[in-house]
Amino acid sequence: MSLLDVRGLTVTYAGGAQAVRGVDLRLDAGRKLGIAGESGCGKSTLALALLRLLPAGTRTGGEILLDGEDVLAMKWGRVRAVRWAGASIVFQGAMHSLNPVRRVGDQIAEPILLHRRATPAGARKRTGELLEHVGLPAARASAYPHELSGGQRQRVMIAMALACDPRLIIADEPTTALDVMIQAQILRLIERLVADQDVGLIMISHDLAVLAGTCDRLAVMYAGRVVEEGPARQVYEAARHPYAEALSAAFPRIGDPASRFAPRGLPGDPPDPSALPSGCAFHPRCPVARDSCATDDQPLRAAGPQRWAACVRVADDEREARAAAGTAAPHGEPDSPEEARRTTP
Ligand SMILES: Nc1ncnc2c1ncn2[C@@H]1O[C@H](COP(=O)(O)OP(=O)(O)OP(=O)(O)O)[C@@H](O)[C@H]1O
Repeated sequence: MSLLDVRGLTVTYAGGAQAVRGVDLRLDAGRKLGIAGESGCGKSTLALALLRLLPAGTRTGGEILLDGEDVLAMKWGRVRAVRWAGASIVFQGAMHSLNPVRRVGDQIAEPILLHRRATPAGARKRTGELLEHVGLPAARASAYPHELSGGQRQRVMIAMALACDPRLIIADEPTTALDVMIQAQILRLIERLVADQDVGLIMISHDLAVLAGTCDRLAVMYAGRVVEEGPARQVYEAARHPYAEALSAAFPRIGDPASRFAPRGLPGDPPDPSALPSGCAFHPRCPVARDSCATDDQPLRAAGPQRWAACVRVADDEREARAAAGTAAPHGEPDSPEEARRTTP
């Protein structure tokens, strides 16, 4: 059983914005899944849905199985028990997430006490250990957030996320507000913690290069859907969906100095989720769109080993491969993530 198994997740905000539209994702313990996409593609909405943190009036559908238990079907008492202990979130911009008038040690101890994991004295001891674990002296527990640098505050947020030994950590743009050197340190810290503690990591970012350097797998979202998913390096270096390709070209390529000077932008913006275009939601911006893309949406299809993409070009390749090799799915791969789920124990 996977640590996290998201099946057909939909999220519609009270005003009608369809922020997440049928997302399937899987994650095993000790693995790192990156979720990429421009601002407004639904990444944060997906993260909030995983812990039922969406505003009242938001409608959700599908299943979010955390260790086999559907988060969307849980009673509130169970949801509260799962937050911090089953899964926790590290948000972007620690200054806004930490309480400015409370010492950081007290804030780290809070979930430990809330979940009755230790006595107040035990929670203080654990807080010191957690701070050291994330590379800060235990004595910093008595500091207020404004007395710490941005990188130190983000370390505090990570310590807090680890406080109740969660099985899953969701990091939403954890390094966006930090300078490049500190960003690299925090990313290495997160990687080490995931490896040491065998937790699953979902890291959300608009920066495909950061995700490719940190995660095992990468899912690219556009207009509330996953349009490509696969091994992180492959998606970053040889994307099959035109949107994933454009997103990848918008960032300097790791180890390729030439591309540092020639990142390419993608004109336009993601669509308003209350008024989505017909057919493939990317077609108005797609450089290779055809007439049929304005009317026909494409499901995720096998685009290589453990790889899926939702584009008519992949459908063409699939048709050709089927014609050449009989009726079996190309690459010997399951046709879709749902099929993979059915065939993988
Ligand atoms: N509370 C809300 N009510 C209505 N619409 C919302 C709400 N929160 C987000 N949205 C809309 O849902 C869509 C997805 O937003 P979301 O924040 O999930 O995207 P994102 O990819 O995480 O972007 P960012 O990186 O800017 O956070 C956007 O169009 C946004 O305007």
